[in-house]
Amino acid sequence: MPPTLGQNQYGKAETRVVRVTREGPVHHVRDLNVSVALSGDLAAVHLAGSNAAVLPTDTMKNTVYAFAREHGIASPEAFGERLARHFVDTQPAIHRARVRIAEYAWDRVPTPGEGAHSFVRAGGETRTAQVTCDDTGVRTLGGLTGLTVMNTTDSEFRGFVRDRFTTLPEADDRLLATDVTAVWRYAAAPEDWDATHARVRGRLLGAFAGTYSRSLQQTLFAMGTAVIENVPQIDEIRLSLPNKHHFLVDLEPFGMSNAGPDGAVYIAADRPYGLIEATVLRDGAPSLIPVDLTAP
Ligand SMILES: O=c1[nH]c(=O)c2[nH]c(=O)[nH]c2[nH]1
Repeated sequence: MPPTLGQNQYGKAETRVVRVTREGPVHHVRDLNVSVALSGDLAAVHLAGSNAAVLPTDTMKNTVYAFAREHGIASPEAFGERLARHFVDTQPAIHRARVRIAEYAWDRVPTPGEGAHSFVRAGGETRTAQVTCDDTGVRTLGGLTGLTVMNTTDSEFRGFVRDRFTTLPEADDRLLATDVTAVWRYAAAPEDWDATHARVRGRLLGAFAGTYSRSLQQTLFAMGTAVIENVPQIDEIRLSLPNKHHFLVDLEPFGMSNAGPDGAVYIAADRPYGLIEATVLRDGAPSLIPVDLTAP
């Protein structure tokens, strides 16, 4: 007897969708990882090579993005219900749709002024320290990694070099997100290490949120400068900032626009990513932080 087909399902896993909703200067963010699995009358695709009942997984991904634009993401539960019902209601061969959603939570970074478009990811951050003692003395590095931040406006990237391989369009208003890794060198021990760490972190966040960005490089320098100028015990800071690219989804093929004052839907890409790294030094201070300390 030939083998028989047992339980089977198929779908698109881990569609990363970021929905930004704009209410004037106040922006709201929902950031989901959506996995769809469909099952039903799908024997023919496995046994006879017939795709007649197969909705492409690519379409499932597109549906996630289109629904995020059309209906918004009020909650993961409501969004998941809408999607699951859609696949069962519109596909005669599909009798069961399972939608799994992981939501990444973002807290607001308070900023002066009426704009509210800066966010920091809750959790995932690690504080780091490295102390070296030799016959020249003690050298202490403070740091942090995994501080994930995002601005949903006030970021552009234009006027860059174009050669025959350049396809990147100029961006007037893009989403800027990064996972901050920072290492800083204490020239003098502060009275309170914890308070100083908190101060550095606050300055990094404040500069990220408060800088109108023409590039992540420029934002990096603003962040480093804010630390050097406001924390006298620190002479040097090295920052490693992956550019966590968020691409506007092309919804034109579905007759939908993905631009407008009300917000947009983005693909959160994980790799490859730009990696912007630099050291910012107090004037005249030596550069002593090893370059590879922040490298992946
Ligand atoms: O802020 C940026 N800096 C770059 O150097 C760069 N390169 C790129 O493709 N996008 C960006 N964004």
